[in-house]
Amino acid sequence: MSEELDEDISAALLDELYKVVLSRKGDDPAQSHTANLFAKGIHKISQKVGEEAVEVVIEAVSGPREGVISESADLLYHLMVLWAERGIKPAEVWTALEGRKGISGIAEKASRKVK
Ligand SMILES: N=c1c2ncn([C@@H]3O[C@H](COP(=O)(O)OP(=O)(O)OP(=O)(O)O)[C@@H](O)[C@H]3O)c2ncn1[C@@H]1O[C@H](COP(=O)(O)O)[C@@H](O)[C@H]1O
Repeated sequence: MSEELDEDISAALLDELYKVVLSRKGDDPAQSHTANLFAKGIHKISQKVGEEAVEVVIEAVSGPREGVISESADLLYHLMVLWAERGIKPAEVWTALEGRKGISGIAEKASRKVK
């Protein structure tokens, strides 16, 4: 698989996940983990992001490679919920990354795709 294709899939997948997360706002908390998080509010969502970040760190220093991957996926999902709760679009984060020294065309391309 080429690096180009990898980038396309990553951007599309994160965009899709964000859309699914947003679509859960106002849904029945009993039917959806995401809706349950929204119902609990920003403090609970932020707590979950913190917990998942710690779990990534724990796996990074003492767990298997697969653990780091799995906990990273949990962290990204919960971060998307946090962005959605605070009204932040992924494209705004890509733009912030794009503006940093040393980041070139890749972030710019991903940002254009998710707008
Ligand atoms: N990517 C995820 C995802 N990653 C992790 N999780 C859930 O996040 C939870 C994290 O585990 P925890 O033990 O920390 O959760 P918990 O016991 O509920 O947390 P506490 O209240 O005890 O703190 C698990 O229940 C996981 O199933 C996710 N839940 C949903 N998604 C995505 O969101 C979409 C919509 O999901 P629903 O909102 O459930 O329909 C799904 O199709 C997925 O794409």
